[in-house]
Amino acid sequence: MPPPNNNPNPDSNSESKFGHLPLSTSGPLECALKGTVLLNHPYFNKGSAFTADERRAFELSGLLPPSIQTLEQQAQRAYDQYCARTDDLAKNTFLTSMKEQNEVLYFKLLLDHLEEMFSVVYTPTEGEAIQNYSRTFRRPEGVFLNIHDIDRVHHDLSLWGTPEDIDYIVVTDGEEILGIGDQGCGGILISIAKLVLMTICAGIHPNRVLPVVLDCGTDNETLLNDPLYLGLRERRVRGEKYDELVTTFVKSARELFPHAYIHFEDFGVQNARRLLDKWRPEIPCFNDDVHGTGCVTLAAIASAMHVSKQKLGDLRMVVFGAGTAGVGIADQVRDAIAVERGISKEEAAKQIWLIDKPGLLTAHVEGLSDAQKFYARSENCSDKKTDLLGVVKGVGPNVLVGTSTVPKAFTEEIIREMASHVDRPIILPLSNPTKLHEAVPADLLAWTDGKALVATGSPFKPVKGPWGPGGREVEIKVAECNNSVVFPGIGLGGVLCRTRLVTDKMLVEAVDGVAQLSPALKDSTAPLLPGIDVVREVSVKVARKVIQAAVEEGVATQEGIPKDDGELDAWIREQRWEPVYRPLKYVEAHVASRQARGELRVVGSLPRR
Ligand SMILES: NC(=O)C1=CN([C@@H]2O[C@H](COP(=O)(O)OP(=O)(O)OC[C@H]3O[C@@H](n4cnc5c(N)ncnc54)[C@H](O)[C@@H]3O)[C@@H](O)[C@H]2O)C=CC1
Ligand SMILES: CC(=O)C(=O)O
Ligand SMILES: [Mg+2]
Repeated sequence: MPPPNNNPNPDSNSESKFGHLPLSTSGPLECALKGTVLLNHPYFNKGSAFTADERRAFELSGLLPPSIQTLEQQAQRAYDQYCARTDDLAKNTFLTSMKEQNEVLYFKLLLDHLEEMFSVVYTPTEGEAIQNYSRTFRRPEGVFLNIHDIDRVHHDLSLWGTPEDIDYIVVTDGEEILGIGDQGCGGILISIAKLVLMTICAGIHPNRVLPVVLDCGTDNETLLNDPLYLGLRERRVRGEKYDELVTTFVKSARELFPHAYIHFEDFGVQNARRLLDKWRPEIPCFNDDVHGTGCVTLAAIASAMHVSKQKLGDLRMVVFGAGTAGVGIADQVRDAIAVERGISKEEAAKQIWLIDKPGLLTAHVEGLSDAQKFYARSENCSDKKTDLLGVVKGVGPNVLVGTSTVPKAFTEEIIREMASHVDRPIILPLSNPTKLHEAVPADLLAWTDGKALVATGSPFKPVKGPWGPGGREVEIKVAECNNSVVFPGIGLGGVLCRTRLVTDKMLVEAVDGVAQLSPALKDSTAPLLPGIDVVREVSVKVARKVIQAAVEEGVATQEGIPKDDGELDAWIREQRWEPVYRPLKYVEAHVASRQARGELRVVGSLPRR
């Protein structure tokens, strides 16, 4: 259990009506770097925006053209350069290099153009960047730990700061990245991307996070045969040694950074749930594909059922693709049904049908995980009935979720069959990236005469069709049902209250926070979930509800958390990091040990911080 947090941000001088804040982010920044070393440090660098005084104090005068510019002018220039790139991968690469040069400018640019750039720094373009990692690689970012150097894990992590320095860690083993499978060490980019979202969506300080990849080899033949592949060129190591690496990583991270919240991302189906179950009772950790996806999908279903005037208790849900995300969704929905109907989880699970490669999961299917067994149907179905069409015919579901990575699996026949049983079919093709969606919104709406209530894993453009009164053409905006709607707020809440654990109640409250902000609650034709335009407000609300639940459950260790909703919102907002240039104050390296470490990192070529 981490001790209560007293002074986690020694570089802060800010005053607040709330007294000392755990994540204060204003006031002068102490800096021990000068000259080209300073210009090459993405956290301190301001480029042409260094003031005249700073140019003198930090020996920059001869290193910069004389005109002093504002952050806004820099952002305009950067945006013009961004627009000059013709394809999304080139835009993604441009933004990556901007992040390596000047973090404030990078995040300012992203926040100024959030809706336009979200899909470039996240799914689907980030998936493409990950697939090309070893080909487009220029500079390393993040922590690379590998299965053959387990005895170095503690030391290599210790280079990244003092116990007070890190709030949030995203770790992957690269086995099941987005929907594009095993990407080996290129998985580091999903850890980085999720952390970028933590900053833009939730305001987590970009210099207080750690992206990590655990390189255990890869089973991806393309990578194994690629002479430029940067990771361990061998098949994945599994079993005891794999567990030893993960355990060493988690224990070292907790020992070195006792306040850090650990976010597991894109582990393979054999490990994701198993590791979560192992660590969740002990440390503040979260698996985004299980919890994040479960929470956002339940919020989408709740808002769709509001539109279709049904209750969660009426739900009959078929999940196609019973892997990490599919079972995570089933669990979240099952628990909510159990609470709403006052029944056991076993009873609630009877309203959910899981389908995987063998068809409907029944007690007769061999090799099911414990999590899948919970949903195994006892009936002995004939082969015919257990495929997706057969199950839809037999069950008449009102909710159909796709987490299978099988494109076009939701065929016209299946969707028309579903629509013949229910008035407003709720259809959520969630597989990423875009090309793996089980169906596209335009088809789903066309096949159901505009009746389907749809949300998708990656962003889609609005769909137009003759579904208004009297056949009038209407435009339907489709919500993005991606864990990115919810994990930033959950993480922000967990970090700010320095939670010891991430409890079920905290997740339930997070779902409620998102669902309450669904545009469809006020307008039945509006998207099922709040969009990217309001994501920062969603994160504040989710964080507030998560913190309140943590306090209620006795797992919050931060002192001085306001009780009143409004005060708590203000407390959360005040601690968000914003992309603004803070004045730099020079300090001798030996005087400021924290900055001395910053310098050491630069000298040692570590790219971040
Ligand atoms: N929208 C969102 O927020 C999220 C979307 N996802 C997406 O969901 C998909 C699955 O991700 P994970 O659950 O992490 O992967 P996973 O590998 O754990 O699960 C995929 C499951 O689909 C099953 N499957 C494959 N082919 C099938 C077929 N022909 N018929 C039935 N089942 C089949 C696999 O056996 C496996 O159990 C990915 O595309 C991922 O990008 C995952 C997490 C969040
Ligand atoms: C969104 C996400 O986490 C995934 O597709 O894996
Ligand atoms: Mg994921």
